[in-house]
Amino acid sequence: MSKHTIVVCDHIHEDGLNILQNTEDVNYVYAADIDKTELLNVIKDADVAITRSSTDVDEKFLTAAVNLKAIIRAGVGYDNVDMEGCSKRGIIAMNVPTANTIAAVELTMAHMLSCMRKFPYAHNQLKQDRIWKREDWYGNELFGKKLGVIGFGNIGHRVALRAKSFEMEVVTYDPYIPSTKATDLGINYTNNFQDILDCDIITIHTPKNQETLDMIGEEEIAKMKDGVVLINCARGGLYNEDALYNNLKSGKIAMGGIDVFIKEPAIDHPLLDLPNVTVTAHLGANTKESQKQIAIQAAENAIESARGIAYPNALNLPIDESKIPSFVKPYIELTQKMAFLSAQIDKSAIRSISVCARGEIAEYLDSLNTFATVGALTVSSGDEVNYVNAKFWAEEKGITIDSNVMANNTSGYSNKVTVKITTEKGTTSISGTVFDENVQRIVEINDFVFDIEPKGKMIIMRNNDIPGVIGEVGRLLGDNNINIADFRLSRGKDGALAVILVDEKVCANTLKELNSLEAARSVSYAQI
Ligand SMILES: NC(=O)c1ccc[n+]([C@@H]2O[C@H](COP(=O)([O-])OP(=O)(O)OC[C@H]3O[C@@H](n4cnc5c(N)ncnc54)[C@H](O)[C@@H]3O)[C@@H](O)[C@H]2O)c1
Ligand SMILES: O=C(O)[C@H](O)COP(=O)(O)O
Repeated sequence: MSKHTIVVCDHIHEDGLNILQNTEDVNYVYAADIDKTELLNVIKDADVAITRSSTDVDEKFLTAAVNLKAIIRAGVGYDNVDMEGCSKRGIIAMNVPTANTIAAVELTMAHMLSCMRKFPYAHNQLKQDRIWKREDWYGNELFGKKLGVIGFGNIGHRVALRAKSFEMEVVTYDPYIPSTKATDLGINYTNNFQDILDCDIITIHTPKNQETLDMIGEEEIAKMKDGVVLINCARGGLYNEDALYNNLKSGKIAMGGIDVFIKEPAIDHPLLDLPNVTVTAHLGANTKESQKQIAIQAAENAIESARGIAYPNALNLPIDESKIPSFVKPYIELTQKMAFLSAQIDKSAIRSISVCARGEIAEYLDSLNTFATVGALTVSSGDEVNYVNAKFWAEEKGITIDSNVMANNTSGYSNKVTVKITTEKGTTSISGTVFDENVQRIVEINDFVFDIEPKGKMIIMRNNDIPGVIGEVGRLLGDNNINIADFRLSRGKDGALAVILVDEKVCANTLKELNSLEAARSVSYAQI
């Protein structure tokens, strides 16, 4: 039995490790305790890798991971995964998006309470210094304070709900949700960022990306109340770290509750020297409950993706399969086959791939286009091309890709897809449709009408429409021990096109002989 190698790059709960260890077709490698430079050596054998925030999936990692097909980020944030790098290589990246939500929510509440009551400092005074000085520790209450929640997703909305149970007034800013998602829960919604800056406490729960990096900097802090409290249990850098440090030092920000840093581990970070910061070492997801769930899901998803069965929570697929209705799937398959066939007819460097569709199917042109690109590129690049990297490969090869809705339809088919591929040798256009839900048919090749199942070995011969062609072709193939399974001929104004289905692969010499027949204009062999 061939085994799939799954490399675990960071610490995950033992329940996940046990699943990997007890799966017969998995060769499981535990690499969480090795140096990240040594990991580059281990990762070269991985079919699938499981990582957390301690492993950067960057250019170095991806260059080393020559066999990698999928990567599971055992957590939510994937800002340390080079998504474009994965896509270019056809690696499917997935995360485990909800298993640590509660853990992160509760740590946020802990930081909030900790900041208000200066909990760690009061704790240290008694425990470490053995001083009983109650007058040093007059804190503040959450009750009645205004909380601003930036990002109202899985974590943000639950933080807001918990804050409400502390009888806080809560307002959220998240331009990517309908306002009713908040207002239905009794949370105020704003699209004016100043409403957030006016709050007593601000907490952020967005992903880290170009838009959210440094979302709160000197300018925003200057607009806040004196004595504001800032919480960050999402990602280092969402609050500009220099601005955060300067304003905590000056007292403009009364307290900061910080779980995450731009550079981790953050053992020498200047924020650690300040007396008004409560810190944790990126522990947002660190509850036993959450880690157990994440590890189990990560292990199961790793196995499924290694087997090529499913890619749960995939982040870089150009197509969301769950949104594709079942009637579209055979068209997608057919489009890939037609492109594969087209690219074999005028086999040479591809210049352009164009998809044109009519009927309801035209709504799915983007998906059809992706699969046409896969089909066309597979001729020269084999299995290395998949629907994750096809677009990048085409770009790299300078291939133009376009798609459009068919303006008029004289064919009578309610749904029809045409794939046109131009190579250095010429242009081939193939059209197809689907009958009875899943009966795929090629109905045109270069304007010649056909009814062919897109399957098997075939000779495509463009010829002059003169007597005796079928006989001559039959004799020649017979002489070469090639059995004809079916012979389809379509006649047009300028000659004819024959599609000859054969049982055996046709070699270059036989094609040459066919090409030298008097009636032959061009002959190619293809296989679907
Ligand atoms: N400290 C930890 O250990 C820990 C644990 C879990 C998650 N996280 C971090 O928390 C982040 C949020 O997690 P989640 O599960 O709530 O994710 P989520 O995707 O459910 O929610 C993110 C929300 O942010 C919103 N958003 C995006 N851009 C925004 C912008 N410019 N302004 C305002 N809102 C914006 C989105 O619309 C979404 O509603 C993750 O991306 C991750 O980085 C940290
Ligand atoms: O994005 C996340 O899920 C959290 O930051 C947790 O990261 P971790 O898996 O490294 O704890």
